[in-house]
Amino acid sequence: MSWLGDYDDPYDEYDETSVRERPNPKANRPRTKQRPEHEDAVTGIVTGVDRGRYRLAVRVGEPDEAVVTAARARELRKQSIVAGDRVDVVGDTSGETGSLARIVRIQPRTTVLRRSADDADLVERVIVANADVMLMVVASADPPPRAGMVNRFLVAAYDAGIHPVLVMTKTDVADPAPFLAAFEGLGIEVWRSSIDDPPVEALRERLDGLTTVAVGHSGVGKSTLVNALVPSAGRAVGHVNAVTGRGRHTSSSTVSFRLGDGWIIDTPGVRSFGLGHVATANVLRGFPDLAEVAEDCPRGCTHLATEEYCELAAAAADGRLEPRRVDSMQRLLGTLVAARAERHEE
Ligand SMILES: Nc1nc2c(ncn2[C@@H]2O[C@H](COP(=O)(O)OP(=O)(O)OP(=O)(O)O)[C@@H](O)[C@H]2O)c(=O)[nH]1
Ligand SMILES: [Zn+2]
Repeated sequence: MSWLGDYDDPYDEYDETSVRERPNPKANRPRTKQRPEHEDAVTGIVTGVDRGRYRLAVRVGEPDEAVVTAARARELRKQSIVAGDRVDVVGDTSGETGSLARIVRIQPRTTVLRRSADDADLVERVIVANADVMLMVVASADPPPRAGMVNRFLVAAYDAGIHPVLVMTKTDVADPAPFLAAFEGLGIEVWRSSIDDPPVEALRERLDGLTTVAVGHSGVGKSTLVNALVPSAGRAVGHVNAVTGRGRHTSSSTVSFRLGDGWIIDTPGVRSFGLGHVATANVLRGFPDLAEVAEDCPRGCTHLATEEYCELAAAAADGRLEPRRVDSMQRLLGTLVAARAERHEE
């Protein structure tokens, strides 16, 4: 039996015969409604995507755990399937060389990390599904840290409902404290890492059982860190090319690795992280104390320092909120407002 045929064909042998016995009178009615559930399906976790083929881990934690290659069923062709997705898969899930399974369902996602290519881009792409933690990897120097970048990661994380964790690398090169001052009020979880002493054991423990997505600008030491956490990952460590200024062997795809009882999903070094799709309220959701106070703001308040009256600013002034917390929030929201302004100029 060959599994290498057209796996987008919904009428292959995995369809129950009842579908064919009663042909659909309305040709344009979605077939999925009439098709019986694939009761023999197993759950797979998408660990990588490559030109229409998906790499899945199936029967995770069981003795017959396997890595399988799969295509998606035709009815799923308009949906994106990304690293971290839980999917139902049928067919040959042995994982043997040359075998091809078929994804028939995408399970509901707990979180969705989206990214528009830039702020003007209305087309948002899902890059990772079901992440619990966003590991923002930022170099203390070389390349110099940029607050705007971290604010963007934070906005994307809060928007997605993913817990952000900041790792400052290269602390052997520079002290990250001055940079971190801008975020102090937000109470963000910060880790420090140096070339000789990355906090490998502590981070493994912290992230155990969770799905973590690692993000960071190219060259910050993200691959170095992922390799330290997952020695078998073999992520290429970049050497900056003197001519192009780009890393030669830098990672170019999104791949998940097992990390204890959880997963770490490494994304390619990003230069931009468009926020064209994000709403202010989604960011505030990450800060319940601030969100509650902001409920009394005038309608449409941006909560920026430029507002004539903002309840957050008032609360900072009369001691209900910590001034540096409101300050940091204004900076965070400033990033978003600037991103949206760019988008509307287009
Ligand atoms: N001094 C110092 N150098 C580091 C540290 N971490 C990583 N590096 C170096 O920084 C360079 C870039 O590291 P990578 O791990 O390739 O960076 P990356 O973020 O994965 O970059 P891309 O692969 O382009 O995404 C390498 O030469 C590393 O050896 C650190 O904590 N201290
Ligand atoms: Zn306000």
